Amino acid sequence: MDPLEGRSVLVVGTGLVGTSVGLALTRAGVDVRLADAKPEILAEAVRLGAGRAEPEPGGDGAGRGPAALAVVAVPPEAVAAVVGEVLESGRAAYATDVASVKVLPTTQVRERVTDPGRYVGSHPMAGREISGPNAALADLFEGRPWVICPDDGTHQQAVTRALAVARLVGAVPMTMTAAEHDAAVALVSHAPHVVAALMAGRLAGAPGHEVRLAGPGVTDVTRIASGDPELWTEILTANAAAVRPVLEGLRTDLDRLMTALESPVTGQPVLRELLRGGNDGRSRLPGKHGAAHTEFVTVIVAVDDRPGQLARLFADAGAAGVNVEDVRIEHAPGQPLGLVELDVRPGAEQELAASLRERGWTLRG
Ligand SMILES: NC(=O)C1=CN([C@@H]2O[C@H](COP(=O)(O)OP(=O)(O)OC[C@H]3O[C@@H](n4cnc5c(N)ncnc54)[C@H](O)[C@@H]3O)[C@@H](O)[C@H]2O)C=CC1
Ligand SMILES: O=C(O)C(=O)Cc1ccc(O)cc1
Repeated sequence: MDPLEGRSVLVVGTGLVGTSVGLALTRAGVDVRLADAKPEILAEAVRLGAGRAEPEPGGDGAGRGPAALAVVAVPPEAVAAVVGEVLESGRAAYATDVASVKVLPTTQVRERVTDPGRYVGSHPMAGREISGPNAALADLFEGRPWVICPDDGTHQQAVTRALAVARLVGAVPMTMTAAEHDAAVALVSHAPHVVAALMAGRLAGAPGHEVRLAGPGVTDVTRIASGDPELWTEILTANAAAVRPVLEGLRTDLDRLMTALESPVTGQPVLRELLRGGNDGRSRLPGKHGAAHTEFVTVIVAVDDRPGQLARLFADAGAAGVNVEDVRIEHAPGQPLGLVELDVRPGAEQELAASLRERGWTLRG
């Protein structure tokens, strides 16, 4: 049975997340109506194929009747007003949102909406550090968790429809309370964002000759610092109560580390302990598609800086019959070549290396 009953999904807010939802639902055969406060942003999402602009009320009648579900993909502080409007006006029968915090919108919807049970909060655990419809990807949610946060008053239909949307876009739905969600994302998303931003901020005023030496390590650590400061100010403000204890713990560790650095003799065991803690924490992170973490083996290939080389390398790796699990591309400093790191499952590396050598590639490492 189709939980959406063959009806439309309305996406309000056609930025990065909303347009990605629209693209994925459209690809899955769902009729998607789109709306955004900015007409030019809406037009761009339509042009990209994320759905059709929501017909004006009293228009030609195409798509008449409430959408099965509204997916509200606007900044956190705007969620409750938009959810209230789409439900009260009859634009949608039920509503969910995708905001990165859940206690704030859930509380505000309860205060403002006549029947708050028609709303269920949710959050796809996938995103990018760039915003707007042009950053959207149809497969953004593929294999990623999509948290759904019902409470005692939530109508089952709201949950069923939100679950259906999560599954249709390829995500892995999971249920928890809004408070549990906010505590979890404080640890795995919001505090990491602060750490990335503060570290990247250290680079802002640094002399050019220092920043020029930066490699993939600092780039990895600071990637998410490129996120939209307006959105992240809203996220951190809304989730301050859950983010603060994580940062308190970090401050304690940083203080211990600073003290250890003052004394080379007594300091080393503390440094070692803190660095080992980093190894332990990192090994708990899920691997690709949220699966159990797998250690991959890396095959490093030198690639000339010429058009078509990467395409040829990927074709040759494919011809070797080895599945490439992940890939990174780095430029070798001062040389007209790049280093392409191909991650494969342990045991597959010899086969891949031999096959690539046979096809004329130079391997490193
Ligand atoms: N950026 C990310 O990686 C992720 C963001 N989220 C959440 O998704 C939501 C949207 O974030 P993004 O797509 O990144 O932002 P975005 O800035 O790319 O898109 C937001 C869109 O909402 C529109 N909008 C704002 N107020 C509106 C209103 N009252 N009515 C209609 N449209 C309105 C804006 O014009 C804009 O096009 C946020 O709540 C965010 O917390 C969730 C997962 C990942
Ligand atoms: O880029 C990443 O790794 C992210 O973690 C992006 C992200 C940003 C905000 C969210 O609410 C969820 C995911």
